[in-house]
This record gives sequence, C-alpha cells and structure tokens, in this order.
Amino acid sequence: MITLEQVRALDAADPLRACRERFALPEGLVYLDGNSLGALPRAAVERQRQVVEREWGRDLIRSWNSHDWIGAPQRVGAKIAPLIGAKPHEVIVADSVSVNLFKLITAAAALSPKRPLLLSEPGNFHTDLHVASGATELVPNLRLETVERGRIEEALGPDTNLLLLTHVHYKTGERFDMARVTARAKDSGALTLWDLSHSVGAVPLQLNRDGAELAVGCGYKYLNGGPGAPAFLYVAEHLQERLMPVLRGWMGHAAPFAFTDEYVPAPGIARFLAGTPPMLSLLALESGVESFEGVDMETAWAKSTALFDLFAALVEQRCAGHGLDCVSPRDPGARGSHISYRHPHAFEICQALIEAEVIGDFRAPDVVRFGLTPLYLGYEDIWTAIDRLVDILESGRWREPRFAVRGKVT
Ligand SMILES: Cc1ncc(COP(=O)(O)O)c(C=O)c1O
Ligand SMILES: Nc1c(O)cccc1C(=O)C[C@H](N)C(=O)O
Repeated sequence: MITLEQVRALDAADPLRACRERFALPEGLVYLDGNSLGALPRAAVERQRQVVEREWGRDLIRSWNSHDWIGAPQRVGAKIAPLIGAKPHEVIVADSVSVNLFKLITAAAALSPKRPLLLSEPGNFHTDLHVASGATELVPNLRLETVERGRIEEALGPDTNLLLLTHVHYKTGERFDMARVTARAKDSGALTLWDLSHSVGAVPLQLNRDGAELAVGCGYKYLNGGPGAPAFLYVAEHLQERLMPVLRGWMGHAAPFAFTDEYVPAPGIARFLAGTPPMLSLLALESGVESFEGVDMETAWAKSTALFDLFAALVEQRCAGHGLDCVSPRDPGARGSHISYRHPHAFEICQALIEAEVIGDFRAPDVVRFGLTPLYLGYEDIWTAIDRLVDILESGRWREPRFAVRGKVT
C-alpha cells in the first residue's frame, strides 16, 4: 500500500523539485497535458514583454541585426541539439512538424528515385500519414505503405526508400528502439525519418550515437514553447549537402538579400528554412528550451519513470474494478513520458477530471492520456490526481450528461 507520507518523501528527495518554480501554473490544478501543450515558463513572460516593447516597438526592423532575430532559427536549434544528442549545426527551428515532414520526405525521397516505398505504420500520428500521402502525389513513383509496428523490420527491403516513424507513439506511449530500427533500415539501403514530437524533452535522445539521419520534433509540448510554437528539424551532417529542398523559400537561399531569380540553397541545414520565422513564437520557444537549463535528461527521465510507476501503482491500488486498462508499456525502455488508459467512457471520465482540475486528454476512440512532465510535476500531484479520479469513478459522476458534450478540440 502506497501512502501519502511515502509520496511526500519522494517529493522531498526529488532533485528536480526546484524546477517547478520556473513555470507559472495555476494553484490547485494538476496539469497532466504537458505532452500536448507545455506549461508557461515564467521567464517567457518577461522575455516576451521585452521583445514586444523594446525589440519590436522601439528597435523595429533593426532588430533583425541588432537582436540577431535573423540568427534565431539556428541559435534555438543549437539549444535543442544537446537535448537530442545532435551537433548544434544539425538542428534548426522552422514552421510546424507537418511542414517539416513535407520538406524532409520530399527532399529525402529524391535521393533514391528507383526505390518507390515510403514505409510507415498504421495509427501513426495522422498528420504524418497525411503529409506522406501528399508527398507521394508529388514525388514520381513514390507510394505509401503502412505495416504494423511488429512487422516493420521484415517489411524493409530493396524497394524501401524512406521509413517514417514516430519515436514515441502519441496515444499509447510505445517507443521504438531508434538505434536498432535505424540500423535495420540502413542495412536495406533506406533512410529513416523520426518524428520526435512526443520524445524531445521527455526521453533521453542520442540521435548521433543511434545513427539517426533525419528527424522532426514539436516545440509546444515538452519543450514548453507555447501554443503553436515552431517545430524543429534535424539532418545529420553527412546528409545536409545532398538534400535539395522542394519547398524553396528565400530564407533557405544562400543569399536571401541578393534577391536573385536563381535558387541556390544555403549551405548546411539553413536550406530547410522557408519563409520569415515568427519571431514572437520563436523567442517564446527559446524561453521554453531554456527552462531545461542545468537539467540532465537522464535525471528527468528517472523522474518520469518514477512518476509513471507511481501513477500505475495507484490506479491498480485504488481504481481496480472500474475498467481502466493501461495501454502504455510497463518497460521504461519501451515507452515515453505519458501513461494512457483505455476505457469505454474515456471521454466522459476525462471531462469530469478536467472539471475537477486534473487536466489530461482524450484520444479517440477510447483512450484517456496523462502527460508526465518531470520539470513541473511533483509526486503529490499524481496522488492528488488519483484521489480525484477515484472520487469520479466511485461516485459515477462522469455519467452526468454535461460530460458527454464534445468541443472541437479534445
Ligand atoms: C507525433 C506528432 N507529430 C506531429 C504533430 C503535429 O505537429 P504540428 O502541429 O506542428 O504540425 C503532433 C501533434 O500535434 C504529434 O503528436
Ligand atoms: N496541436 C494541438 C492543438 O493545436 C490542439 C490540441 C491538441 C494539439 C496536439 O498537439 C495534440 C498532440 N499532438 C497529440 O499527441 O495528440
């Protein structure tokens, strides 16, 4: 039996406890949705004020040079690099994950025009599959095939052009073995493009060590970059000069201010910029990435696994018989930083929890999902969340009709 005293002892011994102060979170709220929209870093508030009032308001267009706005995509990319085990010049911030997927799929597929297969898994995050299907209409001969994750390695072959996978599954939290899968794909002559949206800032990543060549990732989840924060993309050093962007914007030109008709890609990863970066959002993302300062990802991951284990154990201990079925792997090496449960009334339970100030989210058709963000969650938060969940399940309050009302966003 886990007790509140034991849980409080975990908080007292938590090396990341002080990090919570880096975030502005409403009192009494248990926020378990940082894997969908990260919390607000306190530093972002002052930084945004400064950017708006001084850099935009006073210095105006001079800020592109004087405040190095123009260098921000590379600068913030370089700050993300240590979180993913990449070199600073292998990461750049731009656009959304969806757009970056398009850029990398179309550029990478053109490297092997005789190989027609773009391989992914069914149930991958839908934007990945949608962008991939659009790319097949543009790249001659390319076709998209999805194969269940357990059969992906055997599906790789001489026809495979590109393997497109989400490292940590957005719904279940299942995690691929990046090193192994990348190596298998390489053996068959294919490149792998990893979507790190549910991994970056959550699980320790070593892209260089694991041989990863292409990746994209989200800025507004665990990186705490704010709603609609720009995303990032990674291209391994040795591939950068070989990839020719299809989406050719002036910011990715070798000399944007030469205003020439001819397209000459910028050297290195900068060619994957397209249009003008959204400076307010990009600088908010910089504050979000800086909220990891001094945090070792192995320490964060150790806390994530402990939060997960506590959550799972408390559900087992206190919610037995209420039909919650954990769909996330128990093996920490095989999962990310969220825990998900299947339940026929997952939507209503999720809504009742939100009313009780425990914010998780619902993923259709029947999953309630809880993000475990070690920087700003304490162990007692998990205890409180389960306390409120128990109350909702035992009282049957989730059956009240208002909890069945669906908004546009879940
Ligand atoms: C795995 C995954 N890929 C891509 C996206 C979409 O990213 P964006 O909205 O930046 O296109 C999300 C979530 O939004 C996601 O979870
Ligand atoms: N991007 C989102 C949004 O604009 C509204 C609501 C949710 C999101 C999300 O990021 C969803 C998230 N990618 C997921 O894993 O489900």
